[in-house]
Amino acid sequence: MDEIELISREINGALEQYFDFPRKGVLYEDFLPVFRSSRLCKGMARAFAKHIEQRGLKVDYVVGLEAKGFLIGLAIALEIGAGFVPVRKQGKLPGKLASAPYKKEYGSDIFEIQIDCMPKGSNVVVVDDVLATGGSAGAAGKVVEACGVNIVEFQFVMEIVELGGAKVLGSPTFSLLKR
Ligand SMILES: O=P(O)(O)OC[C@H]1O[C@H](OP(=O)(O)OP(=O)(O)O)[C@H](O)[C@@H]1O
Ligand SMILES: Nc1ncnc2[nH]cnc12
Repeated sequence: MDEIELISREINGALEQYFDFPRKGVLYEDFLPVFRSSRLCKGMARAFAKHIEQRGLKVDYVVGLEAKGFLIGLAIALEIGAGFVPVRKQGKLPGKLASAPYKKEYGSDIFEIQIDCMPKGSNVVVVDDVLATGGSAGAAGKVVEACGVNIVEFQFVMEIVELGGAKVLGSPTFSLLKR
């Protein structure tokens, strides 16, 4: 078993499931136990770095989605020596912004980014904990592209395959785990 598969299995074992949270009918995957383990966090960042190396991706910036995507994205950015850029929920960022509304598995919101935060033509990966319907990542993709940069890949710790998110995204996707 390779390093990526090994850490994926360990992360899978650490996630905790909650039925009917935050809405009836949702099986919620709680990632917080992963963040409580420095070994799992380091292993997770190394697994993404290894994947990036294996695919030969050149990455100038890691874009992380609020909130858990900040934690995962910054860990990856530190591991690969790239910068980190946040996509935030509406009303948190100052300056000139790009915005996009979205619906996710259990709610809706608006994502924003500081539009001049990366040099045009930069290569970025967009990172989050979960890909479910793809609503969140799709909106993040729109605001990131409004910055004039290239999304080389969307990257997730877990993909909930039956919700079809990978089909709505316009760039390749990679997930450490599939449910
Ligand atoms: O593919 P989708 O259906 O759009 O769902 C995926 C999104 O749902 C969660 O967002 P949430 O706002 O709950 O995350 P947070 O707790 O990290 O803020 C998760 O972190 C993803 O961003
Ligand atoms: N089922 C789920 N568990 C955790 N995060 C999610 N984001 C969207 N759907 C989710």
